[in-house]
Amino acid sequence: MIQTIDLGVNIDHIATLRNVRGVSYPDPIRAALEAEEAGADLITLHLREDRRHIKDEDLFAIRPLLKTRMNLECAITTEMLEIACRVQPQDVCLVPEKRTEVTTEGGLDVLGKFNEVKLALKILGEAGIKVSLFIDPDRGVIQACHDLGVKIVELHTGAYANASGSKQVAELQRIKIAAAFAHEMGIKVNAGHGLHEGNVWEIAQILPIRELNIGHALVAEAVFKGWKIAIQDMKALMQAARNQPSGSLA
Ligand SMILES: CC(=O)[C@@H](O)[C@H](O)COP(=O)(O)O
Ligand SMILES: NCC(=O)COP(=O)(O)O
Repeated sequence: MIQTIDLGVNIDHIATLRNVRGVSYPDPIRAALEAEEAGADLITLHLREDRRHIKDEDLFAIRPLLKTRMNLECAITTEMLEIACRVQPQDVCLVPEKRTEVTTEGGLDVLGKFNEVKLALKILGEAGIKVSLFIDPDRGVIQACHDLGVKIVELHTGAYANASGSKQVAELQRIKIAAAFAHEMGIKVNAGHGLHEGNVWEIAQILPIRELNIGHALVAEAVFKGWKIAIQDMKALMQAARNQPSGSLA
């Protein structure tokens, strides 16, 4: 049986483009709805504490219009948990945040923030929201997720995406091993960050990975071939890779 893989379209950088001019376009609502028309399986968006791209009003406007599901990425703060409970996305992905970073640099420090994560899981779980943790592909972190009863993780693919040659092969191997271990532990495995048409194939081939969240590269491709085509091409590429799984950890 052919296994499918979901594409979560991240619309953060549509909002980055809008905000850089302080105007109302490109409109993240239009981006989300057209992404769904193009085949997105979910819409991902990150409400950063500094509101550098997505803003609170975007969340509230987009949430009731989606036909698929909303995956809200946010830091573990009282403010963000409160907003998430009001917006009621289907999914929340808890991510680490540093005010000075250009983009999300690493995964959540699940061991160091064990009690904070535990409380966030409780608050969001009681609000009926599915929670994933954005983590590095690391066995110890996955074990801590399992100990916390986490049902979904998103493996940070940034180190793989930024590497080349033998370093990239090693990063890919880390992701394969982590995905297999999480799957063995009964955890659903998603992945994302820095993925584009040139590096997504090997990640989409990893069978335990069920969903990829991709944003920046789709916005970049859209400049040249249009938003819907960029999404359709990415989906087709991911599914073609999925139809030829890598099969082993070697
Ligand atoms: C957590 C994550 O990987 C995404 O939210 C992505 O990082 C979005 O863009 P920025 O990190 O550039 O805000
Ligand atoms: N969680 C990763 C994500 O949503 C998209 O990251 P990127 O493709 O914008 O790097």
